[in-house]
Amino acid sequence: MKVTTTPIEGLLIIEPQIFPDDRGYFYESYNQQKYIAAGIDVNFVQDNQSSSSKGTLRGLHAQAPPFGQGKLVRVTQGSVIDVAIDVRKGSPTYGQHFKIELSAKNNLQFWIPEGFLHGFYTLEDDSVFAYKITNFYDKASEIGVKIADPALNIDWGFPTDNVILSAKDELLPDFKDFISPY
Ligand SMILES: Cc1cn([C@H]2C[C@H](O)[C@@H](COP(=O)(O)OP(=O)(O)O[C@H]3O[C@H](C)C(=O)[C@H](O)[C@H]3O)O2)c(=O)[nH]c1=O
Repeated sequence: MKVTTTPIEGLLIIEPQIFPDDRGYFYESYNQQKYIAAGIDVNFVQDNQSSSSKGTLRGLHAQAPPFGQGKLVRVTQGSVIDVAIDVRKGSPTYGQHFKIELSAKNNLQFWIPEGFLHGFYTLEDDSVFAYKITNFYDKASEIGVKIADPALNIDWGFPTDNVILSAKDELLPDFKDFISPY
């Protein structure tokens, strides 16, 4: 497997080793020993999965400490543009983001440590998003920011005025009003 750093410290891109054969393919989607060696030395306690139609925006979300979550995310069907925003107080890249296309075709995984807001936009119908997290869901600890906030300078590559958003995400604050707990 190949692990690549990003311009934002802590964010990692993992490209698993694929074993194709005349039946199809095989790859290890997680291996504790290999991921610890790659610097992802965490204890995953929960796996999540969501499916979304094309043009859906989920996020930008996080959980406040002590329920902060590291996330190892991937797409098992379809494709998404995935975004992580650094909200670690004192970080030289505070407020900056990194975006990456994750798809069932590229098999890429994206490691997002605690201290980041996370969200994604789906490029195809029935895009399935599967991820491992390092802390249990705690509804009371949920925090977030309006994913299409222009102040985040995220070039989504599409107009953000006609996307599918949950009622909860519609009500998220702008980034200027966000106070990071990290
Ligand atoms: C996250 C979560 C949700 N739920 C329940 C709560 C709601 O009844 C329902 C949908 O939850 P929500 O609308 O928060 O789902 P997403 O908008 O996909 O939220 C996720 O979206 C972004 C991309 C993230 O990074 C987070 O993992 C997470 O916040 O599932 C659970 O039961 N357990 C959970 O861990």
